[in-house]
Amino acid sequence: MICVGPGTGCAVGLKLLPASAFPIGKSSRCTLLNSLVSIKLPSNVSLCTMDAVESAKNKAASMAVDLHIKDNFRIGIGSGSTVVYAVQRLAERVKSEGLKVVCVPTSFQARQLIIENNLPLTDLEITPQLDVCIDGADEADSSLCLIKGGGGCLLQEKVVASVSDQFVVIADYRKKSTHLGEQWSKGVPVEVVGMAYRPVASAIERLLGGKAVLRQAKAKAGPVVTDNGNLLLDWIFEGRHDWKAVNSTIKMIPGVVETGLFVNMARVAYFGMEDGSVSEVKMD
Ligand SMILES: O=C[C@H](O)[C@H](O)[C@H](O)COP(=O)(O)O
Repeated sequence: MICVGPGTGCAVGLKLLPASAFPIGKSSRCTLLNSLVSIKLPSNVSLCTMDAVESAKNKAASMAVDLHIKDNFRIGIGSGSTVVYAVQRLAERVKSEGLKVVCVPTSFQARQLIIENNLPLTDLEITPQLDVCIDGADEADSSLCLIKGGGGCLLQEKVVASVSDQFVVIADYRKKSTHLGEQWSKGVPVEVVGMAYRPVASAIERLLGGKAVLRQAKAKAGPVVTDNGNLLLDWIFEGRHDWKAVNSTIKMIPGVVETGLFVNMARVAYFGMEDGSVSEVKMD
């Protein structure tokens, strides 16, 4: 997959089309692709492949696991596509170094990842306090205030992060912002009980402006249902906000279970960058 974009790499100039859109042979398609990618781009436009994004995720995740996981650690395992690389690296270290660890999942997906990688699975009933939690983010601002829940997993993620001595964020360069909303345009996820979604949406819009939209499923008719049996609103906001205050305001609305705003929780983040480096951001 190829995308062309201004700096951070969202598709703006090329529309992605299936191979069937080009009724020519595979080698001719490759020639066409090569001629497309050899077009000289203006200096403010970069060409990236999804491989670059995946490599950035992998580097950030591996560095976090190498720097923050020690023998006998109790580990919270976050959710999403970046965490996959962290779990793979953790499994490698467990095998090669004989580390003894236990893992608490933050979602159905995380639980499966732990099991598939033969890591010891536990839960907060057995292990209520953790040494570290490693998780992805949809966007992080310069003070490591996060938007999470783009994949619908915010509630268990916040609980697990809250009982961890260290909360370590891993992400690729597209998630690193100065202010929330710079790169992430899908809003702040809010988990709500089903019967309350309309009054909660109205209250958010009245109190904070913007638009709160019920998240619809892609491969199922109707809304996304979370791992906890709830629904999700995405609050599309405008402008800058005091995120601590916004989080409190939304949480006070009856029917809200949790928000995807993680304020003052992460102390360190690793961002895999476009140039292959990893940027470490630490809060004092
Ligand atoms: O609901 C999903 C979680 O909050 C993820 O951690 C977040 O969406 C980041 O996921 P990814 O690593 O796939 O960008």
